[in-house]
Amino acid sequence: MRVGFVGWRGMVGSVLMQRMREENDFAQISEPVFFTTSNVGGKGPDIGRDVPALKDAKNIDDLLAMDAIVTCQGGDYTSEVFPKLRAAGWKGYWIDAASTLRMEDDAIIILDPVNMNVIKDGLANGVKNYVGGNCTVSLMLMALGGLFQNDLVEWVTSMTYQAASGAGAQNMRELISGMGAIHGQVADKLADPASAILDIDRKVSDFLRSDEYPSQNFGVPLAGSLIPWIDKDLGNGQSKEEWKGGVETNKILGRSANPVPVDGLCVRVGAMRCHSQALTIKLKKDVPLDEIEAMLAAANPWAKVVPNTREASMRDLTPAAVTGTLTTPVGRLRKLAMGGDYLSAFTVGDQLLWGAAEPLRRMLRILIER
Ligand SMILES: NC(=O)C1=CN([C@@H]2O[C@H](COP(=O)(O)OP(=O)(O)OC[C@H]3O[C@@H](n4cnc5c(N)ncnc54)[C@H](OP(=O)(O)O)[C@@H]3O)[C@@H](O)[C@H]2O)C=CC1
Ligand SMILES: N[C@@H](CC(=O)OP(=O)(O)O)C(=O)O
Repeated sequence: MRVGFVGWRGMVGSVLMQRMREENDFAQISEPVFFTTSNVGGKGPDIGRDVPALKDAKNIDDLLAMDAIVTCQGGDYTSEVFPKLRAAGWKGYWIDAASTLRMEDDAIIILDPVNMNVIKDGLANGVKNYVGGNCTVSLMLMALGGLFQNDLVEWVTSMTYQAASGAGAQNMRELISGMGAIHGQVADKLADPASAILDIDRKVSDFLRSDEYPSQNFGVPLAGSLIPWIDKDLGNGQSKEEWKGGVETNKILGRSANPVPVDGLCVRVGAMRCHSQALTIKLKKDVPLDEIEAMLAAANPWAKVVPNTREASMRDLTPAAVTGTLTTPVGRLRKLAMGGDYLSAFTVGDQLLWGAAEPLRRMLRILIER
């Protein structure tokens, strides 16, 4: 199989390459071909064997020769190149991290531990476009898969705590720069145990509101603060990230005709690459908590149930604990005061792994092993 890779050196692409090396995926690909938008003729990534020089990611003739193309290059690239490629008669498989094609009728949103049936139906019906889901949606479904599998969900509301990485590499750098700059403002006072905390706080607050705070990418401070809006303003009070929660969840589950309402507020916080979500779930019936825990744990190998204790939650249910891993722990499970059919949950997941690169890697593997 001749597989073209576009966007492999970006942040999502690098995580994809790392995971493919870890899982020895390249051994299954007879002809991997690497593309670039900036360095034609340059050297491809280290995949443990020689690869041809980098080809031009905008050259339709070169792309036409691929059986499958995996792209992490972003939505602008997809919008520019994909229609031209299809117009030129290309019949290969397009596997994409960008949101551009997600809601198209001829595209499937891939999250195989949750919707392998939808993917298999798509392959059987000749669907050629497979797109990774929004990170927040994919991570929620990895954690709550057991409830959806058992058709227990009447509605879900999610309050998110999304990491800087979702906005891109520059935003991650800006978060750390902000942290460092804040510290720099008060380092001398911190070193003095006798200094007054309200003086420290005042200096930090003044700095957060000043033009010196580094906020070119986010527009406002993230370190020492938060941002209660992610992605575009849809003009109806909802952000695009919040809209995706509903439409993508139902598309992934193959139930857009009979949707489960999913809605909430999406908030950016100062985590590096793990999105967290506090969920309120209205169940269709009052199911005992131990049965719910068993369903969640059985849904897939990555949904680890964390006991609802202070110690376990603080140890296992944080971005610091989860970052860089494939587990999507789910905890803080309890019935709420509203009644036995109201469940709370909290989940954390690495948005560059299950939220971006991993579903693409696994889709390629599904294609290769067909
Ligand atoms: N960030 C995220 O959380 C998620 C992103 N996505 C999708 O993936 C797309 C790519 O995102 P992301 O990986 O964050 O984007 P990046 O900006 O990290 O990479 C995109 C491209 O930028 C080019 N580039 C320019 N300068 C550099 C540099 N210094 N280092 C690396 N690459 C560079 C590379 O193209 P070239 O080699 O051709 O020059 C690269 O493929 C997004 O647009 C989005 O559609 C999807 C889910 C989550
Ligand atoms: N919007 C997400 C990241 C992302 O890339 O989402 P999407 O793949 O839906 O554009 C975030 O900011 O956390």
